[in-house]
Amino acid sequence: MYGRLLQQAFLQSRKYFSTEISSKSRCLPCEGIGKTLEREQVQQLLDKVQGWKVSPDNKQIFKNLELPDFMSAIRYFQQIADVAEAEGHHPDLHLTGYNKVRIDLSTHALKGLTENDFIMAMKIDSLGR
Ligand SMILES: C[C@H](O)[C@H](O)[C@H]1CNC2=NC(N)=NC(=O)C2=N1
Repeated sequence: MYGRLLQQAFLQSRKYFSTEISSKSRCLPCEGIGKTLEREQVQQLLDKVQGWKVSPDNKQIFKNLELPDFMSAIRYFQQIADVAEAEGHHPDLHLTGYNKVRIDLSTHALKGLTENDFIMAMKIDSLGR
């Protein structure tokens, strides 16, 4: 009786505390994810990535970086593109002022944030810079 209740509570908590993901996790097909992350979940996951911020509407996360020069930024975009293609989950990439980069992540299929966005953020963080 109590074992079953505890198991149910654990399964429920796993649904709400998506803190198990890491840079080694794989993105799921976006269409199958179902629902976007709540503000509290986003705040928890922001602690696991470096330098990312959430938009006021809780629909995307973004990171700003300054690279040494234009070609460094282009090479960085290529690295990100390779990861995005491998994961089937793609950021918006902005390059302005020859070396200023902004990376935006959101799950387009659900018009909001999912764990895929944080998995990608962790993978991008692990590229360095
Ligand atoms: C069919 C294809 O896998 C889907 O359109 C993928 C492509 N890349 C994607 N990238 C992002 N950020 N969100 C999506 O919903 C998404 N969907």
